[in-house]
Amino acid sequence: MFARAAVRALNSQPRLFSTTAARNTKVVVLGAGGGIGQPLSLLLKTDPLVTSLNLYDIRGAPGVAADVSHIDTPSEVQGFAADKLDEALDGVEVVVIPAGVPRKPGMTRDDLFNTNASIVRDLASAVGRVAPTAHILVISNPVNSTVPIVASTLAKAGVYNPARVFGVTTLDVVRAARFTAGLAGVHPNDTPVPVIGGHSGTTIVPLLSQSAHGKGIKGELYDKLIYRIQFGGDEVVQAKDGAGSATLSMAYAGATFANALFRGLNGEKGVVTPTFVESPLYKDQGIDFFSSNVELGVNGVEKIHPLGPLSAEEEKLLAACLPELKKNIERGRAFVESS
Ligand SMILES: NC(=O)C1=CN([C@@H]2O[C@H](COP(=O)(O)OP(=O)(O)OC[C@H]3O[C@@H](n4cnc5c(N)ncnc54)[C@H](O)[C@@H]3O)[C@@H](O)[C@H]2O)C=CC1
Ligand SMILES: O=C([O-])CC(=O)C(=O)O
Repeated sequence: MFARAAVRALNSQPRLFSTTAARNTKVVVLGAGGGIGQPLSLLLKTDPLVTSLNLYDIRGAPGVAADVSHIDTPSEVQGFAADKLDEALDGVEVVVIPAGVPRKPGMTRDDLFNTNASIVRDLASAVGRVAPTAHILVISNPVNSTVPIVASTLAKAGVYNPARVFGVTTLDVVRAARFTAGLAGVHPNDTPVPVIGGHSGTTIVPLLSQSAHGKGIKGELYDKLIYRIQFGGDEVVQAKDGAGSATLSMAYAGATFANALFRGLNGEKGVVTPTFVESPLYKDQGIDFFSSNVELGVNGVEKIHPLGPLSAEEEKLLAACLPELKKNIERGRAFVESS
């Protein structure tokens, strides 16, 4: 069904579904009935590295599970109703969280905080209790705050391991490759662009200078491309006109990141992709979470790569990113502290 690319080297564009060997992975999707949850569950059902797929939502998951379970791949699918969260989490190794409300036109991701913070905190608390060693992939927005919420919630429960909590920023990487390829007239596979920082507006920092086809894009074209990558989410929110935000491209991005993690857990070497994790890169400025190229391995985060050389424009983008990111992280932390 999907092109299976060879093992990817550093800085190459991650693809659905690169794999080298079979492995048993038990996965749960929390929020599986939603706009992202449904197509993401479909894609995970077709991932050869997933053997068991649990689908949970406060509404609709058993129906989605019955539907997806008919797909003729080997994995076993089970649906769980609202009161069956602990059962859904039992024995899972990877937890993917797209639960929460999406934006409407005129809203920022930060405007989702009041609703999504408690949803994510409560789900993280259940993961900490039932599946404390699971890897957690956070999709729910605002990612810049929900990842610190998950980390602080697990820390409060005494089970936080920074190597196992990931904010999924892959959609920024997917957009950067797609938009750059369009401008350069080449295949997106040949235009990987590292995207660092966070996942909202100006906290999204694409490093076009590190992309073979991106580095030649200058002037007004450069400014427009950066804006489009940073505000790609708004483009979809406006086009959907009140019906939500990116779901299908996000499901693709979520499944792509999940597959990269499964491959790392499987012992594959050289699986490197940007993700928002606890990071030493800007800790000296009080910024504990940051997205950058991360090598994924048997323990989750294996190595956080240095950023590499930045252009003068990228230094400016980063300077605009850091204070906003710091504020978003602090908001997430403070929420758990006061809970
Ligand atoms: N990280 C990223 O790049 C992206 C993140 N998102 C975010 O993903 C989230 C979900 O978006 P959509 O799927 O479009 O929204 P949606 O409203 O279609 O689906 C959300 C689902 O979460 C469920 N849910 C709510 N509370 C829950 C709980 N306590 N436990 C389990 N399930 C619960 C709902 O019943 C619903 O089925 C939003 O916060 C959105 O902003 C969206 C696109 C990209
Ligand atoms: O824009 C939104 O609200 C959803 C999202 O995170 C994205 O599409 O990147």
